This record gives sequence, C-alpha cells and structure tokens, in this order.
Amino acid sequence: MKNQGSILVVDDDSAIRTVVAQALRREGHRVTTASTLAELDVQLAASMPDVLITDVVLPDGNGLDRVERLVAEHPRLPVIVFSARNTLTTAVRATEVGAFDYLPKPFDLDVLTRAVQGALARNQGLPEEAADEIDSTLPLIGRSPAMQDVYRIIARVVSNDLTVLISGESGTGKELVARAIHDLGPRRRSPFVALNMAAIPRELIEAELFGHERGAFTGAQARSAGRFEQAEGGTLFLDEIGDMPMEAQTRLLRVLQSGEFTTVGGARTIRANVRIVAATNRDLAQLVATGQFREDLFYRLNVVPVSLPALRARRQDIALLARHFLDRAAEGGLPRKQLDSAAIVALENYDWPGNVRELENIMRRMAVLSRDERIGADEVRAMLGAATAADILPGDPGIEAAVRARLERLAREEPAALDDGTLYDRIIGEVERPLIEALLARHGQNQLRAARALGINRNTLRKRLDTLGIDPDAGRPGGADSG
Ligand SMILES: Nc1ncnc2c1ncn2[C@@H]1O[C@H](COP(=O)(O)OP(=O)(O)OP(=O)(O)O)[C@@H](O)[C@H]1O
Repeated sequence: MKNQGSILVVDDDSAIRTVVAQALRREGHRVTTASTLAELDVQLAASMPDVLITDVVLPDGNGLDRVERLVAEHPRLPVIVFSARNTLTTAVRATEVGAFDYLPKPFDLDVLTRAVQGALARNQGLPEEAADEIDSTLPLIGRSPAMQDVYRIIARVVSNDLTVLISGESGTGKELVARAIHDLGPRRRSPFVALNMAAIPRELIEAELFGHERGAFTGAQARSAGRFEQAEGGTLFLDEIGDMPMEAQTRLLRVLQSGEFTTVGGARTIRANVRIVAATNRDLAQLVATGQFREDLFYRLNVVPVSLPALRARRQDIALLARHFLDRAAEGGLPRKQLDSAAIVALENYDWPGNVRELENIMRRMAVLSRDERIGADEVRAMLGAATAADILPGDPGIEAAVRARLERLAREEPAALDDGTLYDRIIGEVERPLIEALLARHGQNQLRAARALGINRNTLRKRLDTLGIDPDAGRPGGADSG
C-alpha cells in the first residue's frame, strides 16, 4: 500500500511548483508550497510536513544551508533536494548536509514520486509515538485545511508591512496570529505592543494610543508615551477594534494616512514606524453598515483580511490541540495525562463556544483534577458539563462579548432558561459573585473597604453576600476555609 503524507515544495519557479504539486496530489499527498526561504520558515513554524522538497538557489538564500540546519534540528524530516546546478559539488553537498535524496533538474516526475514514497516509508518504520509527536515550539497548532489557509496568508505578510485585520470568534487565536506575524518578520527584535479597546475606558483610549502631555486632562500629572511610541519599530496590535470610539477612529485613520501622530494635549508631531495588526470578534462590515465604524478606516485596516475559523469548524485539530495542552501542562510540572480514543471523540463532538481558549482551560483542569493517567470519555463529558463562562472568556473580555457568549451557550444547552424568568438573576449573579469575591480578596476581606471600592453601601454588600451565599471570611487567614 502506498503511503500518503504532507509534502512541502519550495521552488521560486511557479511552473515547477505547480507541476510537482499536481503530480504529488494525484498520488493522494497533501501539498503546500513556498517560493522563498522566508516563506519556508513561516510554513515550518506553522506545521512540520512529512517530507520537504526544496530547490537550492532561492531568491533569499541557499537552500542547502537551510537544509543543513533543518536536518540538525529535525533529524526525522526527510528532505529531497532538486537543483538545476547539476554539479558534482551540489550533489555531494546535498548528501553532506543530510538530504534524504538529491534529484538533478530536469527530473522525471515518476522518479520524484518514488523518492517521496521512499522518504515516507522511512518514517513509517519509526516508532508510532514519535511519528505523531507534536512540536510544542510551534507558534500555532493545527493542521486542518482551514488553518493551512491561515498559514498561507501569514506567510504572505510577514516580510512586508501590510496592515492585517484578523477576525474570528473569541478564543480562536487572533492574538496568537498577530504575535506570529510579528515574531516571524523583520520587526521581531522590536516590541510587540497590544491594546484591547474593550478593556479600557473609552475616554482614555486616545491618550493610551497616542500618549499625552502633562496636564492634558485631569489626572495627567506627567507626560506619558502612548502605545504608538512604545511600539516604535515593532508591531501594534489593536484588539477588539470594533469597540474603538469614533473620535479615536478618526485619529487612527489620520495616522494611517500620514504616518504621523500628535500626542493628546500637545503640539508635538511624532513619526510612527509601526506595523498595525487589528483584530475583531464583531462583524466590522456590519458596524460600518450601521454607522458605528468608519468605512474609510475599515478599508485602511482590511488590507489583508485573515479569518480565523471557529474550533467547531475544524474538528480535526481538536485532538492535536488537546494533546498539546496536556503536554504543556506536564512540562509545567502537572502530572502527565493521556486521552483515550473515546475521550477524544467526546472532545471532538463538543461545540467549543469558547474555541481554543476553552479547550486549553478544560485540558489544564483535566491535568489537575483527573485521577487516572488515562482520561476517559465519561470524565471528559463531566468536565464539559461543568464548564463555566470563565472557561470561555478571555482575561479581560469585553463584558458585552462575555454576556453574548453566555447567552449563546444557554440557548444551546438550556434553552428553557431563556424564558423561565430567571435570566436576569442568573447572568447578573454570575458577574456579581466573582466581582464581589475579587474585591473582598483585594481588600483583605475588609467589607467596608470592598464596599467603598465597589461604590455600594456596606449594608447592601452584606445583603448581597447573604443572598449569594458568599462567606466573607472564606479567604481570610484563619477564616472559615482555612481551618
Ligand atoms: N492554534 C493554536 N495553537 C495553540 N494555542 C492556541 C491556538 N489558538 C489559540 N490558542 C490559545 O488559546 C488562547 C486564546 O487565544 P487568543 O488569545 O489568541 O484568542 P483571541 O481570538 O485573541 O481571543 P479574544 O478575542 O477573546 O481576545 C491562548 O491561550 C492561545 O495561546
């Protein structure tokens, strides 16, 4: 029986890429291509192919030098080198650097497909576990076609400064993609600075972005550099851009047009040398249609759109991600756990409203709580049943997004709850409890100070503690919980 696998073909000649890719696809292989070493790096960072086929002379360097490093780092990766430089030295050097095979150009396609078969067969002979290993140093995990599309777009934008707009549900990895674009590109040695529009008060957004002069507004006691300045030479990641107030949008548009900005309350104009990557989990085109987002800014940001698929739209990545998170937990000192195949099916059948973030949280919890080394399907189902809003929500969510996600989940899992007259208490209770608990903890369980910080009367706080059944002494040393 023939082996089939994932093959990455690197050649700057598009005709060769096409012909080779077609021939390999006919054999049932999955093929991706790259035309430069830079693109090769991005593809490899995204996922390791089963076989790499590369030309020697590439626009940005020598393929053999790269092969040498690659084979040293990934001894299991078979590399087939082809070259029009059909000298003995090339052939010898190909062998020296550890290439699996060397084919002089022009080559017969049958010879190439046989070489690929040989390379795959060699790896088949290696132990199963190693063949399935996940490289946890990869910035993004996932081999689904939908993620391959994402990797291809990342590959196209890393070496230039085009503005990228990443859209996708909460927890799909938008920030991770933004970081990958930064880390793999020429700005990697300069800062990556993120600002989440939903996480800071609207009236402070402009000062946060552009900085302010002393006395620019009440409370501005000293000059402060904004994120644009902090990101100088690097990348500025504007998260939840759909929540940016209109005035700030106008100002941002001007920066994108002129490459300059003015600090708040100051006449100083500063040149901005930053790459902008924006993200949204709202439908920005819809916000444009309803007049909440500037159309001209939308087009300026949406130069290269990247749409991240929801996890339920790429279920074939779930097992890989789940194992990756268990591995990471084990590297972090938690007990090493494995999923049995029924557990994986249970994970794959779940809809993941909180996407990869939710999966990550669930797997971490499994690593802590599961008693056996092998996790079974029942345990997975119990854990998914007990999943809470906190699994789904990011560290500093837009409250609005959080509530929407919670409602969506209720609609799916407990539709009756949407009509049974408990909705207000339920949702508010979910927000109120962690809020009160967090403030009590912050103020050493001192109710008076917590109430002041919350801006409510101490008696009101007491009543809420009673109603919610919160033990105010639970977190105090020597309190109810510590005995
Ligand atoms: N493809 C992936 N491989 C590995 N980890 C991932 C992947 N996608 C997401 N994650 C992890 O899931 C979590 C959520 O990802 P991230 O914060 O990038 O999502 P997001 O789309 O920006 O979310 P939000 O819109 O809620 O801010 C992070 O811990 C991230 O490391």
